Amino acid sequence: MNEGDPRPDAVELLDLTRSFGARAALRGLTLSARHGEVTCVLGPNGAGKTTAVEIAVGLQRPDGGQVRVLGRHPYGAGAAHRDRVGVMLQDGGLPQAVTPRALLPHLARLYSTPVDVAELAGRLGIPAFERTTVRRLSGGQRQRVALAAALVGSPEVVFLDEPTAGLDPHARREVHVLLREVAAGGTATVVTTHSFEEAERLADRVAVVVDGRVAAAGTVQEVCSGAGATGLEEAYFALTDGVPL
Ligand SMILES: Nc1ncnc2c1ncn2[C@@H]1O[C@H](COP(=O)(O)OP(=O)(O)OP(=O)(O)O)[C@@H](O)[C@H]1O
Repeated sequence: MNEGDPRPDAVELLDLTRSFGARAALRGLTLSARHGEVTCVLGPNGAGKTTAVEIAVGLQRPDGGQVRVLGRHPYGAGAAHRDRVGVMLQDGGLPQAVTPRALLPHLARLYSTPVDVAELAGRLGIPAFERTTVRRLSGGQRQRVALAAALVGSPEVVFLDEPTAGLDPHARREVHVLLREVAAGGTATVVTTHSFEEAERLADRVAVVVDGRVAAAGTVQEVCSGAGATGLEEAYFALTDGVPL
C-alpha cells in the first residue's frame, strides 16, 4: 500500500506460474504495483516480464497463483474494468491501415474519461506524422502512437512493455516526463525496460525478474543495498550473472 493511500495495491501478482510446453516462463512470480507510482520491471530476455504483463491484462491465464488488478481478476473482466486499465504491448497491436489522426480520437471515444487527445498527441510529437497510416510509420513513430493509445483513456493502471525501446533521445526524455506526470496523477504505471538509466530516472520502485521469479524488488536504493551494490547496473548483474541465457 502507498503511504497515505488507503487503497490496496493496484496490481497484485502472487506466486504466478505459467509454462509453455516444457518451458517454464513463470516459476512463482510475485509482484505488486502501487497507485501513484512508477514500477519498473527489469530482467534478461526471456525472464518472463511480458508473460507477467499479459497475465495482468487478461491476455493469458496463469497455470497457478493469484492475479488482482484494481481488485479484480482481469481474465474475463468486463468493459468497466478494461476502461480503467491501459496497455502497450511490444508488438504494438495497432491497426495497420488507419492514421493516428483517425485512430486516437476513435479510441478516446471508447473510454468514459479520456484525456485531451490533441494535447497528448502533441506531447508525443504525433502531429508531424498523424496523416500517415500506421503501416508506413517508423518503429519509433509507431511506439509513440501505441503509447498514446495506452494512455488515452486516463487509466488507473497502465502496463507499458518497453515503451521507450527505439525512441530517439528527445522522445525518450518527453516520455519520461509524461510518465512521471501520469503517475503523479495517481495512475499505477508499470514499465518494463532494459535501461538502468531509465529505471533510475523513472522508478519509484523496481523489480528484477530472473528466470520467472522476482529476484529483488523495492526502491532502487533498497535493491542496490540488498545486492551489496552501489548502482542499479551493478545490482542487476549481481542478481542475473550465472543465469543461463
Ligand atoms: N506463446 C509462447 N509460446 C511458447 N513460449 C513462450 C510463449 N510466450 C513466451 N514464451 C517463453 O516464455 C519465456 C518468457 O518470455 P517473455 O516474453 O515473458 O520474456 P521477457 O522477459 O518479456 O523477455 P524480453 O526481455 O525478451 O521481452 C521465454 O522463454 C519465451 O520463449
